[in-house]
Amino acid sequence: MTHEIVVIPGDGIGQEVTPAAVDVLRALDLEFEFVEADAGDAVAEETGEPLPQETYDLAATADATLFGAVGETAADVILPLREAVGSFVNIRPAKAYPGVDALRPETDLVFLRENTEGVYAGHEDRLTQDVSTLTRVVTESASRDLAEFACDYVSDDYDGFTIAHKANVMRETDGLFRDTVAEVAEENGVETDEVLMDAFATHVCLDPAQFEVVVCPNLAGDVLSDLAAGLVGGLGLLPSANVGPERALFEPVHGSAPDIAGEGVANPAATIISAAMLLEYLGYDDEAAAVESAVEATLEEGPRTPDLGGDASTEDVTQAIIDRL
Ligand SMILES: NC(=O)C1=CN([C@@H]2O[C@H](COP(=O)(O)OP(=O)(O)OC[C@H]3O[C@@H](n4cnc5c(N)ncnc54)[C@H](O)[C@@H]3O)[C@@H](O)[C@H]2O)C=CC1
Ligand SMILES: CC(C)CC(=O)C(=O)O
Repeated sequence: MTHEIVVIPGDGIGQEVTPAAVDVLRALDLEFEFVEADAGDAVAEETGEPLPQETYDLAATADATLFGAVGETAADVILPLREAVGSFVNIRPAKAYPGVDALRPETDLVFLRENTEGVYAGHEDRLTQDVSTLTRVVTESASRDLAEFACDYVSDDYDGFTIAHKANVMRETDGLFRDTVAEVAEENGVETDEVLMDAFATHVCLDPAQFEVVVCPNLAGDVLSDLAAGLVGGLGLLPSANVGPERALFEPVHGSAPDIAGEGVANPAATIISAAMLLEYLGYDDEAAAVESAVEATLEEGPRTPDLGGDASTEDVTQAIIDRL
């Protein structure tokens, strides 16, 4: 059966790391049909529209989508695309790799981030010259969907999960989130503990090994996973999967990195590991494991891009991964 994979490279280093991941997928010789689609700052400049309807429709109907990164139009592109695939959870693994200089080499955790609401679904208003406001949205149903996914996610390999929240201040919104997630876990016989997200930021820096799976609201998941990227060696290493009931979109956690775009030195690892998550999602478990271990071997033995202290190009690293497959 042929799978249609929509590929959206986007802007900046998205144009460099996305083709690298597609080259790795092509090297596996699976029955994939790649359909490239536009989105981002460059398209917006040309057409006035950062996310063409055609791109949205392709993502909404494809078996899976691989997304690179966009620039200033990120909120106008990636949020609707997550909605197009019906994604209610953003899975963000953050782990250190042998051979990579990491602040906390013992880090190996996974964020399960709520992916539809919080401040991302909020409405901002400028009420007066002095006052602006933001309405934050939390629903029992979205918290329940995330919690049910989390219970399923931990069922084989983990004892339970940690709920990170700030319900001591946001009593209604994060209170509803925390209570709903804890209730669903209890219904499913899954153990949980909880931590205030500000305290989590300290604990994860001092002792990341105490955390395995962390379930959190949308913005907290975004910020805390970037923090975890800092513990393991940088944003070039963090992949993610936006999963919905019927389809999914895979993307590195990083953005378009204008400071290095065009130099051909972006680390492709985050996007290639995202592609491995795509393979696993489509049921190609052996191929996913092969890609992951080729990435791991390359991170350990080189070549490495400058963000990891090396001097190799994106292309060199990608070719080394393909050679190891
Ligand atoms: N999902 C998306 O498309 C996202 C887009 N953005 C957009 O990206 C643009 C730049 O945002 P920043 O805050 O600078 O975040 P960024 O993630 O693009 O870059 C932060 C830092 O990490 C480095 N970095 C990121 N990915 C790397 C890689 N693969 N290899 C080596 N180094 C890497 C960059 O060089 C930079 O120093 C903004 O316009 C922002 O809106 C930001 C986050 C997510
Ligand atoms: C700019 C944002 C919409 C992208 C981002 O950082 C995220 O939510 O993952």
